[in-house]
Amino acid sequence: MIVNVVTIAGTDPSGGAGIQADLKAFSANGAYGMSVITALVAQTTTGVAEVREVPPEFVTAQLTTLLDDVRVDAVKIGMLANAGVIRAVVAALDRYAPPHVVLDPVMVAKSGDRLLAPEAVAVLRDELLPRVDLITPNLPEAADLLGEREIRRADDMPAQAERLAELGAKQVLLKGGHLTGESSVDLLSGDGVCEFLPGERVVTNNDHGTGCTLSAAIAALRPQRPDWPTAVREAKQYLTAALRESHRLDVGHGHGPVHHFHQWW
Ligand SMILES: Nc1ncnc2c1ncn2[C@@H]1O[C@H](COP(=O)(O)OP(=O)(O)OP(=O)(O)O)[C@@H](O)[C@H]1O
Ligand SMILES: Cc1ncc(CO)c(N)n1
Repeated sequence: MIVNVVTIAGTDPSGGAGIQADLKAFSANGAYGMSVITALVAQTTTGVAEVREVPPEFVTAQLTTLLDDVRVDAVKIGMLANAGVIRAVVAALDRYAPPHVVLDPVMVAKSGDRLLAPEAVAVLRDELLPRVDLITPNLPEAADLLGEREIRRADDMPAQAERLAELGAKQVLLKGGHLTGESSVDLLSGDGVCEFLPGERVVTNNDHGTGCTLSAAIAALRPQRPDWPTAVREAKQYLTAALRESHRLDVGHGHGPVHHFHQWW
């Protein structure tokens, strides 16, 4: 049976990040994809022009309508925009208790534009984070959640993942995409095990939506794999391949998207 996976996130008309990227990553990783939209974002490869946040009551309406009808095998949460939307998602998680919830704590776009109100960071940390199974912060997001300065060395990642786990996340995938160097290393920590996931650093300007793609691929794979480490390792391989294939795309003038491919022929 094909697994059903839902993304709760904002949009990207250029198809590189947010809902659009998530749905492509779900399909490419063997899942049936569904979506609940939290914000309409006028953005492209060059940045964000405008954001229209969906009223929290309508996020609730989308969630309850969907979850009353459809069995959901995993959830990926991305851009949440504000505290009201976060609380709508928290209420739905409490009511429906879906399995395998992945939170990408999206705060700022690659272009520097804010996608989460600064005052909502504490709500995300205190009310949502303890209710999810895996969080996937990049290094600036990890620092923001902990109220710390951003770390700059891979050696400091295990201790920081430990501090994030103390906030209530069962599994932490700390993404090292913002470190410089030959490899793009991430760290997975949970169930008392801490593992560096090495990754070849692909030289490309097409790195818009890498975080969305990774967390969506994890959510798609988790119900199809025996445990988190297996799903996360495979999702990271998928992302590296999608980055490697991105040179085949010609989309926009800024940070282009990765290529989600699933060749069936
Ligand atoms: N050039 C690259 N080559 C290989 N892997 C990369 C590269 N850039 C980022 N990654 C990987 O992509 C994933 C996302 O990392 P990053 O820290 O950039 O997340 P992010 O800032 O949340 O992404 P975004 O905001 O674009 O969605 C991580 O697994 C990271 O290691
Ligand atoms: C909707 C959305 N979510 C996440 C990101 C982060 O890349 C983005 N640019 N847009």
